Amino acid sequence: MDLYDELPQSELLYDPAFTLLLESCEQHQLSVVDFITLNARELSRISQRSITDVYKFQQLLLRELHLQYVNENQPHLLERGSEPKHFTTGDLAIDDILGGGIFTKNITEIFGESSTGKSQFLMQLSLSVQLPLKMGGLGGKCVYITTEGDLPTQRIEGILSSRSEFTESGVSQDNIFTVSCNDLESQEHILNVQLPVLLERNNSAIKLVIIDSISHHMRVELQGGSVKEAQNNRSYVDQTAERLLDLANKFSVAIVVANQVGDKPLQEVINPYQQSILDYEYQLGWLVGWKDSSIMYRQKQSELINNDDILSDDEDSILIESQFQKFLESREPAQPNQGTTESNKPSNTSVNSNQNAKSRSTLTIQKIRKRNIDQRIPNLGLSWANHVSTRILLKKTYKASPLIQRGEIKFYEGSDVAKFWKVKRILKVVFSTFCSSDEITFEIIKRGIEAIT
Ligand SMILES: Nc1ncnc2c1ncn2[C@@H]1O[C@H](COP(=O)(O)OP(=O)(O)OP(=O)(O)O)[C@@H](O)[C@H]1O
Repeated sequence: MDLYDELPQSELLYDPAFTLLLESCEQHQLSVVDFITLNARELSRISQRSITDVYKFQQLLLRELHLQYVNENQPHLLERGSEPKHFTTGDLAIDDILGGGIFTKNITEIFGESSTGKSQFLMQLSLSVQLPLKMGGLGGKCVYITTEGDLPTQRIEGILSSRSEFTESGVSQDNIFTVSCNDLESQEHILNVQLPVLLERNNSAIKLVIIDSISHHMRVELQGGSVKEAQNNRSYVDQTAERLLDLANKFSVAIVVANQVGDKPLQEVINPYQQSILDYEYQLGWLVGWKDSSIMYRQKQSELINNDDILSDDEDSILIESQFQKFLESREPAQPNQGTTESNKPSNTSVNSNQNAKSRSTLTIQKIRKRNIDQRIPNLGLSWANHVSTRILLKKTYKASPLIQRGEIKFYEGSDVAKFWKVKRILKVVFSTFCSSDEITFEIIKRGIEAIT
């Protein structure tokens, strides 16, 4: 029977009194529409179940349909005192740039490439929400839905045990409900059926719902296809977001999701003057947190004489390049065009050093010449983004290592160019209802995510 498709939250699905009737309906291909259009006698004849059972089921079903499609669609006044509340991320500087922290009754999205710290951030939130009100938490429990394997409880334990403010306030993994879904169908069932029931049963104790990640199954199962399919997919994403927002409002919970990224390859702009600033393509860069230089490059590339200059916002590349050139010059033989003779041949150490230097030169120059153009965008597109109130980008870039900054390249003996670079992690608020766009650098340590101020 198609009861689950039509009314996924129906209590009749799980009522043992109707298990046999539902099985008969399935067997005799009776649908919800049949229960609306046929009378109980006819239904009883087709399903071969007692008329009393059929009549009872039919009345309950009609009442549920009425509630869903008639009553719930009536306009209603907002309840008083229903403003969103916020809780700490566990780091005051990050709270500050988020306008106070993470907000209930809203969807917050954290997106970024692999290994940028999305899961680490989410795990930290699953603990910080439990802190008491006076410490910036909501004293609430958390539901953690994973789509890529089980919850990494050891990593959560690592954060928990290294923060005394957590352990001394009774923050515990016991307050985290966790469930993992392996495909889109189980994700749907969890979001549409299990989650609302869990929120209802826990009577306001749950304050945070995490989904890591919302796009993992969707991007695989909702890919491409015809225009019609693409339209259906957009509408599916829209409905999913709408339902999550309803839950966030109804149960006063914060919904925080991770979203993965896909590619938006660079397309040549033939005539930048024909672009309207209202075009989605034109505005995309701001919606997805690209650097200003990338946005300008993408929009105006045909106009620029030396295209790459605009992307040279990477001063550290220039610093490394100049230091490396000086280093190479200091090592070059006096007459590089002449063949090396036995008499002027440098010592073995120097030869190796020169060879290393040359191999380093090639590697480094490749790296430095690479001007970065942002081309990653979060999955799920505009219909999803319209429901998100705070979008946070986590990204990993590189800056000159202390070796370069201290001008000590001459002491470096190896040939690994990675030693010239140091990871720099950035948390960027791309847009938010609660604060203006801003960014901050952070590090991932055992305690979790901490801003570098
Ligand atoms: N205890 C720790 N100390 C330092 N760094 C850590 C620690 N635990 C994890 N990391 C770092 O965190 C990063 C992984 O973060 P995380 O798993 O949150 O990424 P992600 O954005 O969720 O990636 P994916 O999309 O692949 O799941 C790795 O670079 C790892 O080195």
